[in-house]
Amino acid sequence: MTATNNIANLPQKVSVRDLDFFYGETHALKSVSLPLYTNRVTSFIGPSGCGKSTLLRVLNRMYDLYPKQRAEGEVLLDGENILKPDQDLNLLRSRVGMVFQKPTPFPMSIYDNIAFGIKLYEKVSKSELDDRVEAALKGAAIWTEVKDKLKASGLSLSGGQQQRLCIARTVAIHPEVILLDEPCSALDPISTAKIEELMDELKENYTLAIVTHNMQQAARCSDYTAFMYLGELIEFGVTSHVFTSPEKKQTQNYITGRFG
Ligand SMILES: Nc1ncnc2c1ncn2[C@@H]1O[C@H](COP(=O)(O)OP(=O)(O)OP(=O)(O)O)[C@@H](O)[C@H]1O
Repeated sequence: MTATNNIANLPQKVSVRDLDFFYGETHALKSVSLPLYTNRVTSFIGPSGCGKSTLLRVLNRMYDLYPKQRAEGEVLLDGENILKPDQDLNLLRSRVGMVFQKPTPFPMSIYDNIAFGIKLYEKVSKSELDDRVEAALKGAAIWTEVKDKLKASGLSLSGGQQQRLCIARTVAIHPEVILLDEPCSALDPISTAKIEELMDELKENYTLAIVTHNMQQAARCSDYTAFMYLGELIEFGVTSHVFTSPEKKQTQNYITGRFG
């Protein structure tokens, strides 16, 4: 792996070290090491099947639900290895939130979509809950659109609004890291622009990682970019540098559309 230029000496919220991942016999991640810098956006790019989503799923141990899947190596969150067998998974998932490709609101009211997660993790009074719901919806830049219809179903919103509702749901439980797996792939350009603006705001308070197939999106909204190929991390660096002067031929071929 090449670490492209100007890697700042920033604090690392997450440090992935020599990570291997297996789906049964399939070796999907091969000795991957990289940081997620605190309060920065890191994008993961690479051709289909290179392991981007797998890497994200390791960061909050989503794979734990499946007995044949296993990770080896270390993923340090604030210096502590979250792959250790006695890791509290509920606690981990409250610290590392995830937003999926397809908006997945719960079939309940807009208010309850947000309140549900908060109540799962904390005991709060009704007025505090109201405040938290409002703050989360504001944080995900959807408050003005939904404030007069909080009792309406989350499913009644447009796709772009649903995705921001899902981001609000994640933000509501005050995570530290937010993982976004192709969050805009089902959205129109206007909703996509809103999510990208939102990411820029969110990074003031959170550390973000985004998987995207959209090169312009990676270039626009991330500070660091990781290029993966066939389960390996090929190049990691400052986004502007990776896109203008990649160190590796494979990276250059990919970002110029010669493969993938
Ligand atoms: N549930 C699974 N069981 C077995 N193999 C899997 C499973 N999920 C993914 N894989 C394999 O792991 C590798 C990495 O897949 P992954 O979904 O992480 O790639 P990706 O880069 O996110 O792809 P895409 O861009 O198409 O979403 C691929 O070879 C894939 O076939």
